[in-house]
Amino acid sequence: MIHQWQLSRCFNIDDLRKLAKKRLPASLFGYIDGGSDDEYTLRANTSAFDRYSLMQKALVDVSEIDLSTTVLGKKIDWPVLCAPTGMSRMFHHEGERAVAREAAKSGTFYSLSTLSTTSIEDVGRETDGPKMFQVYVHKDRELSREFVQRAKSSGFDALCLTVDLPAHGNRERDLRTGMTLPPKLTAKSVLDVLLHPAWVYHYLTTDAIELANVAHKIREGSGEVSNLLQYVSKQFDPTVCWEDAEWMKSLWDGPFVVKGIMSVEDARRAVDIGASAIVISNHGGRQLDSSPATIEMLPKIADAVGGQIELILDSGIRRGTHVLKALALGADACMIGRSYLYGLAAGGQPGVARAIQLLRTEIELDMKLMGCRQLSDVTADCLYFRDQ
Ligand SMILES: Cc1cc2nc3c(=O)[nH]c(=O)nc-3n(C[C@H](O)[C@H](O)[C@H](O)COP(=O)(O)O)c2cc1C
Ligand SMILES: CC(C)CC(=O)C(=O)O
Repeated sequence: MIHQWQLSRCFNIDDLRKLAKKRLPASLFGYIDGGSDDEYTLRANTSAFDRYSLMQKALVDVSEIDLSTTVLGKKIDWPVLCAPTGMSRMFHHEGERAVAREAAKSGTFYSLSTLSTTSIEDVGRETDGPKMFQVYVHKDRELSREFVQRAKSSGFDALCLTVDLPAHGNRERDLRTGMTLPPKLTAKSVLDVLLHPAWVYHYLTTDAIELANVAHKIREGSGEVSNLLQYVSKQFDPTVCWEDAEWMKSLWDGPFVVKGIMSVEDARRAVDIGASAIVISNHGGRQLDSSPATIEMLPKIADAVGGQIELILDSGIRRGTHVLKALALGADACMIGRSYLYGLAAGGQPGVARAIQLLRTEIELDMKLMGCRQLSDVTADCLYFRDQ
């Protein structure tokens, strides 16, 4: 009851972020919220949207607004997908299931991370909505092949290869808080956790939280995990290159997505290997700091490969206007990561529902105010570029 009331007092994603900050131990909030190095790219991702203004067209009948579009062969009800994010059950005990259910309810894609805390099979059973599995290639290639097979058998519609994590970004907030799975016990972290009794209660009374898709390897001892950073450096394969992307695509019959593209050259290579879509992404500013904001790279990439491959943009989206600016610059759809994670941490499934509702309502209202009835009306003419 109190949660519902608090969620109803959240009027935008930033309000959900503030509530999430209260609900979570600092190390977990910092893991969601933080970026790499000086967090320049983290900030730039959102602030770069301010360089574009939206134009309003007067006297258009906007009594009916259609937000639907088709992405990866599926009709979706609004142009925003839920991005893959690791370890969701650490932020709320219902984790991936809660997000997958709400994505399906809102008529969009859910993406499950390799490093999820709910298994591929459980998410497959949980939702009939459109879903994509995201792969990180492990040194153990049989494991990667196994992931693809499991995603196929569990009814996933698309496969997404993330290519911007050849090494773990330097996330100093996590180094300072000692963010680990399971949490590291220090006097500070114990105090932090104790100040969040509701989180502790759920943590202790639900099933063990583990990296569900690789847990069997960890139990066998071949996937040793002491903390995430070490896991990534020991298990992920830094030799992965375009030939491996082709190999990965050859294992999958359906739509194949390359996530983490930030240049025209790489976008062209994704077209060459026959990918269905790219996600223009800098991993939400969590990897290479000083990478440009994704919205800055979109026009060049759209000019070069728009129409040959679907363009999905993520990183920094917190407002409906951000989505509309991306669509006007040539994106086919957007993805959100933190926006729904703040909702999840703030209030579980109802919190995710609130995040989705807020963004979707903003997009619809903004389209009315712009005089756009459908997404195809959102074109470059809707933009005014301010060179600051
Ligand atoms: C807590 C967290 C965990 C993430 N885990 C993954 C992951 O496992 N795989 C992946 O491809 N991207 C991962 N990402 C990146 C997101 O998919 C997405 O690119 C990013 O969140 C977009 O930026 P935004 O959070 O500003 O929307 C993660 C992001 C966050 C915030
Ligand atoms: C364990 C990480 C590699 C998951 C991830 O992609 C992230 O935290 O951004």
